Order: sequence, then C-alpha cells, then structure tokens
Amino acid sequence: MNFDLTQEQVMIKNMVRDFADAEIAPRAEHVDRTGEFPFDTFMKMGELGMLGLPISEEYGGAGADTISYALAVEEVGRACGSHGLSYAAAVSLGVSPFYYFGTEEQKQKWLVPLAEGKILGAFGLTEPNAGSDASGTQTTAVLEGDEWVINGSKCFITNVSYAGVCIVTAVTDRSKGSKGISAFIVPTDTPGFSTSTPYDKLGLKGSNTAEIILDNVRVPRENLIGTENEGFKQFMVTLDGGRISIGALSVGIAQAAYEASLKYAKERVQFGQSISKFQMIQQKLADMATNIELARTAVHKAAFLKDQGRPFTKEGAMAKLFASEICMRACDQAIQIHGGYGYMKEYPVERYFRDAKLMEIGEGTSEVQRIVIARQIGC
Ligand SMILES: CCCCCCCC(=O)SCCNC(=O)CCNC(=O)[C@H](O)C(C)(C)COP(=O)(O)OP(=O)(O)OC[C@H]1O[C@@H](n2cnc3c(N)ncnc32)[C@H](O)[C@@H]1OP(=O)(O)O
Repeated sequence: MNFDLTQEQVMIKNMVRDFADAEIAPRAEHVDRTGEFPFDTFMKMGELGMLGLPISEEYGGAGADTISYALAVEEVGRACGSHGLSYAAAVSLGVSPFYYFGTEEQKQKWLVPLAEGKILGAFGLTEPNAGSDASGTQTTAVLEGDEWVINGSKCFITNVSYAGVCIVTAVTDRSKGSKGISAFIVPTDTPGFSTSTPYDKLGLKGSNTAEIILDNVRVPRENLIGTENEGFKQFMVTLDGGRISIGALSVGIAQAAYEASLKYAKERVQFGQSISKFQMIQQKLADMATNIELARTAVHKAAFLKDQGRPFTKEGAMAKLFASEICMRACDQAIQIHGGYGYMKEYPVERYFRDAKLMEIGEGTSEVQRIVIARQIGC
C-alpha cells in the first residue's frame, strides 16, 4: 500500500492550486456578493484542460485519473466553493455521462467539445416532485417518427443557464417505474428548451443554478443516450462518480476554513496571549485537521477503486457522507474560533459556512448516502 501521490498527481495538484490562487481566490468574495457566474474562468479552465481532466485524450481530455480530478476539485473548492461546485458539476455530471454511455458518434459530437472546454454541459435529473426519490421522474419523452418529444421541468440544475448542451432524464415507459426512464441529449438552443431566472441561494451564490422548462422539445432519435429505459442505472452510476467530487469539494472548503482558523488563532491575542495557546482552541483545530485528513483519504480511496474499475458505490457514498459532514462541522468551528468576527462578512468563514451546507444536500442528501451505504452493507 502506498499513500504517496504520483509525480503526475502532484503536478496536476500544483498546477490547479497555482491557477486557483491566481484566478479564482481573488474573485471568491465578489461572486458570492454579486451572484455573478464566472463564465470566463471556466473558459480558462477549459484551455488548461481542467474540464476534461479525467477524460481520455482520444476524446479531447487530459487522460488523468480520478485521484487527480479529486485533487483538482479540492483545490478549486479551497479557493472558492462556488467555482468548486460548478467545476465538479461540469465534469462529473455535464461531461462524464457522454464518456460512460455515449455512442462513438455522440462522443465525437458532444464529448470532444465538452472535454476541450469549448462548451459547458449540464445534467437535468431533479424535478420538483423527484428529489431524493429520483425514480419519481415525471418528465416524459415520446417517440414521434424519428424524434423524441420531451415535456416537463427540472429544478436545481447547476450551470444550465450557461450550458451548450444538457442531458435530461425522462419517462419512456410509465408502467416500468425506475426501469422506464431514459436519458436524452438536448442542445440548449433547441426550441421549447428554456431556463428560469437563476435561484437566489443561501451560499454558493457564484455557482449558477436554475430550472429547466421543456415544452414540446424535439430531439432526433439518435439523441437517446445508451439503451432505452436504462436511464435510472445510468444516472446512479453517474452519481456514484459525482459523489467522489462532492467529497473532494467538501475537503477543499473544510481545508480553507481550517487554514483561516489556524492563521486567525495564531494572530488573535486574548488574556495576554495568542488564542492558539488555549487548549480549547487547540482541540478544535486538532479535530479539524484530523477529520480533513480522514475525509481526504476516504475520497482518494473511492477514486482509487473507480480507477481500478472496481465497485466503489459504498466507498463513494461513505466519502461524500463523511467529508460533507466534517466540512459543515469544520466551518461551524471556524466561526466559533473567529468569535464575533467570524459572523461578519469581513472574514471569509461565514461564506464557507453557507457554502458548506449544500455539501450535505447536493448529489444525494446525507440521509440518501446512509440508505446507499445500508443497502451496500446488506441491511
Ligand atoms: C445549489 C444546488 C446544486 C446541486 C448540485 C448537485 C447536483 C445534484 O444534486 S444531482 C441529483 C441528486 N440526486 C440524487 O442524488 C438522488 C438520490 N436518490 C438516489 O440516489 C436513489 O433514488 C436511491 C439511492 C434513494 C435509491 O432509489 P430506489 O428507487 O430505491 O432504487 P433502487 O431500487 O435502489 O435501484 C433501482 C435499480 O437501479 C440499480 N442501481 C441502484 N444504484 C445503482 C448504482 N449505484 N449503480 C448501478 N445500478 C444501481 C439497482 O440495482 C436497481 O436495479 P435492479 O432492480 O435491476 O436490481
């Protein structure tokens, strides 16, 4: 067993950290305050090969492994949670389904420009009445001649206002429940496809989130991804991978909260000495450091298993569950260490706290992760 990163993984981590320190961290406060989506930063990420990082070179990607991708998400998230969520969603949900399930023709047409960062992709699964119960999809797709006609709506869709293409799930055989759902490629300029005004959220304000309205959207028959009625399993597999990236993003946000807290604790003087000398502060920092280390290890283990082609559903859910919950706790403790200043906008820890909450909800709530783990351990 070897816990060291490879030379290539270290190189990617350093490259992304340099980019994130220079281009992302300085904009974090601005995008949080204004809600502006930093589209230009994503185009730069595309030029650096970040949007196709875990995609093979033959399809325009960088051919890196999942551990490298997790490191990249962590570094972006350490610099800014909003950029981190949009980055993780763009790659894990916007690009990966084409890679996993697309035909050769679909890969050439969509995966290549997505992996090269020429366009952004989005993933439309969640609906107003189908959140945790993903099989409760109500959007429908009906084959008319050589076209699928899609009707319905999707909510909480990351990056969709800026996406060139979106994968949407729809019921193709109502009688079959979760085995009657399929996934379709929908270019966002297709007539009948529209998005709402972006949501105003608690945190992650610089990450675009909007609704999709599908009103008699017609796409060619060949825009079905993979096999008809296999959509549920396809997005379960996609979400397994996505959960690794939300785990990595949680580690990045927690790391930022920890670093800010350690710095503040060393600088802040009370009762005649730096508060980092007090054991109650030391305990909080020691717990943060320990939990972050364990969460990062869990994320890397799940990524390692995925790269080996071995089952990782359980480990991905465990990594996401643990990392998101220690992230929330670390951000809470970060505010506590900062005291009154931590509650003010002047310091970044209140932003980390608001951003962290989504980690326990997006890509499956903590409750859903526990359901997945319970089933995996044979309950
Ligand atoms: C600001 C907002 C930004 C948000 C950004 C994040 C974006 C998102 O959140 S994306 C959407 C998040 N949504 C989710 O994560 C959905 C959560 N729900 C789920 O994961 C599932 O519905 C879950 C786990 C509860 C199980 O559902 P359930 O309906 O009981 O299905 P279940 O019976 O287990 O499985 C149905 C079939 O799928 C198969 N399946 C289930 N999981 C998997 C898997 N991981 N891999 C392969 N196949 C699978 C099963 O084997 C079964 O097939 P079969 O009958 O042939 O054995």
